[in-house]
Amino acid sequence: MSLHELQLPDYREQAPEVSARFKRIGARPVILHVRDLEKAFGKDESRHVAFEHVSLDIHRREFICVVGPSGCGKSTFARIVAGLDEATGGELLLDGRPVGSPGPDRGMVFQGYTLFPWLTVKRNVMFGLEMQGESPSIAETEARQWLSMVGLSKFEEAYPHELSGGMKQRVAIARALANKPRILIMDEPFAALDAQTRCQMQEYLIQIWKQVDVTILFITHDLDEAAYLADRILVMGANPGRVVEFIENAVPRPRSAQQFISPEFLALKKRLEEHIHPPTEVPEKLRLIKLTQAGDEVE
Ligand SMILES: Nc1ncnc2c1ncn2[C@@H]1O[C@H](COP(=O)(O)OP(=O)(O)OP(=O)(O)O)[C@@H](O)[C@H]1O
Repeated sequence: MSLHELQLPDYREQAPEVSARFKRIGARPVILHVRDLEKAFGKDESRHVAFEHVSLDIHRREFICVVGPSGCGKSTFARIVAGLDEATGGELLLDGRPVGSPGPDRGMVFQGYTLFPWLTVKRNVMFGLEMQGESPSIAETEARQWLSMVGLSKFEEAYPHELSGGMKQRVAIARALANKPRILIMDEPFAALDAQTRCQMQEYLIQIWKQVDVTILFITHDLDEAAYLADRILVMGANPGRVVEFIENAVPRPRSAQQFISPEFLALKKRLEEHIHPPTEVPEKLRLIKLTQAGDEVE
């Protein structure tokens, strides 16, 4: 039986502790304010709208996942928040101020490993702190604290090529957080990892997020990942890119892999599937297309 056929509760139904949590989140200050944001590439006939009319508010210490079909503008949106690209319309405020070029108030972790290969793990984490003018001794102490938080104290003096993919991403997270950003932007950070490492990384990220006052904007293709991690899930549609729904995740915290078969989880997953992979109409019986004239009768 497919998810679409299962009888499940309404994905918006929330247990009292879940709605109480959303009330608390909603009462926190807005960190990222997005109004009618638009991004178009090219000009005149070659103008192509990546997304338009994107409006949302993200509250302090919220964990937001963004999902949507390929080409709906998820990465472009992340790049604009990071300051790597500019919107062509609308308003984008971080802590009430217009977002400019990349700064320490925004941490970034991407799918591709972006560590400096010639620096040790510790020096990679110290790098941003030293760039901000921190003394080497303070930068070193702080880098050690962050590496301890991501469980990599033993690898301080290792070089990136000596680490597994998951370890590299943990260093990237430590490096991004060391700058004490207001928002951590993660664009498919675990997409290149094998399934088991990916699950471990999701668990690590939740543990880190519990201990750090940071808001997370996390782009993913993986609906299970979004349902496991997010407070709210921003669902985008394509052609042109736009917001189709901003869903409050009713799966209670703390979360565990056992919840992957809970009614709340499946109801949310079904809703996400309906948006992203709507059931296609397939004729009941397809005519067999013969690719050979051999004449052998097949079912
Ligand atoms: N530098 C660019 N120049 C022109 N068009 C671009 C550029 N970057 C992105 N686009 C277009 O903008 C749209 C959104 O792209 P984007 O990569 O943000 O989508 P996405 O949702 O992240 O896709 P995917 O899930 O495949 O990574 C696409 O149509 C893409 O072709």
